[in-house]
Amino acid sequence: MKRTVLLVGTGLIGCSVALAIRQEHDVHIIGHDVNEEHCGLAKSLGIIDENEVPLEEAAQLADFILLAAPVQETEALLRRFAGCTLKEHVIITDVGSTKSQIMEAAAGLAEQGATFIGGHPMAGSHKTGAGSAKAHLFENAFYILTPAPYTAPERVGQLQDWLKGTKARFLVMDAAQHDFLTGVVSHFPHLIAASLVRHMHGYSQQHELLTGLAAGGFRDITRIASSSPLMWRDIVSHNQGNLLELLDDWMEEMQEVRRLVAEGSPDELYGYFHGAKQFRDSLPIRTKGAIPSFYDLYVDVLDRAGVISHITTLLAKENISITNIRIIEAREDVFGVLRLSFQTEEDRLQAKRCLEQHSYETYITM
Ligand SMILES: NC(=O)C1=CN([C@@H]2O[C@H](COP(=O)(O)OP(=O)(O)OC[C@H]3O[C@@H](n4cnc5c(N)ncnc54)[C@H](O)[C@@H]3O)[C@@H](O)[C@H]2O)C=CC1
Ligand SMILES: O=C(O)C(=O)Cc1ccc(O)cc1
Repeated sequence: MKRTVLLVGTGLIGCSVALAIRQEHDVHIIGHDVNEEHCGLAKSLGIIDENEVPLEEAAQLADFILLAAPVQETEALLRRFAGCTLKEHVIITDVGSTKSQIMEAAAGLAEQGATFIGGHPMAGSHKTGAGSAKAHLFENAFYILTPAPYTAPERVGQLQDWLKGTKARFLVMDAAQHDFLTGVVSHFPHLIAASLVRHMHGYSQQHELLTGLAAGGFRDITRIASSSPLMWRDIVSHNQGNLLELLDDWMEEMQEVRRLVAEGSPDELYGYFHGAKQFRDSLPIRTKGAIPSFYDLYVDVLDRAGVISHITTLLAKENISITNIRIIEAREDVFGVLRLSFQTEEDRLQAKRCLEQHSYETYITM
């Protein structure tokens, strides 16, 4: 029997999750967005089925509610839902990048017997909107769930069942731990990326060549600074405490960097970079998460259209059969990532050698 899903916030993340839900469940999806054009686009793309049901009415009809607006808006929406009569078995979740304040805002819902479980799919893009949504956006990515301490484990299981089409890897933790960990790996780096861009911008006023010169590595390390300022404004204000501590640590780190530059020995400088390289190289590369995909090989590709036939021809010449081929959502501006799957480890290694001989950069995930 068709079940009803309410999607609030028909942007990149909400629509991607909605597409993944549709892959596994027979659902009628009602979309709602403060911006009618956004909702209209999601409808015309077939991501949602309806976009004109008033919010409170849709909430009452829903078996599953997914909140996918910026985090401050999600807080307000949760308070609004606390006044609605909801189905007894409904599960409400969100996709926000922060969790503590959202869990607090959901307390009112719990008081009326509804189940809210915080959610955060840990993958995305600097793009926004339904037009960039993809059912496989979260494949192999971590998807953090933050149930309240009193939420029954079966309800968490039901939520995972709703979200199984994402093919994400679920992790359950409390909201405070979530906000600390994502503060370190996501929110704080965003502050640094934005400040690096602004730093360079300042110099570019006097040195017009700078912007052209910044086209390579600088673009790579600052890619995330192109994400939605509104989304990040809200994330930073929600995770202020952790970010202030991280900034204090960072200032100390920069003092040490300054000392190294001013008076560090060559060995000390080498050690600084070497330590960073060793740790960075040990991180899983180019995976969205950590689920091993058997015999997959990732290849950086510059020109997606022409390059695929080149790669398949090279492998065919060596009699290496590919069982699956897929372009993964590019996480950089310039490169795409091609995922090739093989039947055996030998095939994968042979393909890796072959492609590297032809100057392709390849990666095997951890
Ligand atoms: N963009 C990313 O890479 C990731 C974002 N997130 C989280 O996902 C959420 C949504 O972000 P995106 O989909 O990237 O943004 P988006 O800009 O593509 O979509 C957000 C949508 O929410 C709508 N909206 C704003 N206020 C609303 C309200 N009060 N009621 C209904 N709709 C409202 C907007 O009009 C827009 O269509 C944010 O909370 C963000 O923290 C989580 C993981 C990754
Ligand atoms: O674009 C990227 O690399 C991201 O890291 C996107 C992203 C943004 C916000 C999140 O809460 C999670 C992921």
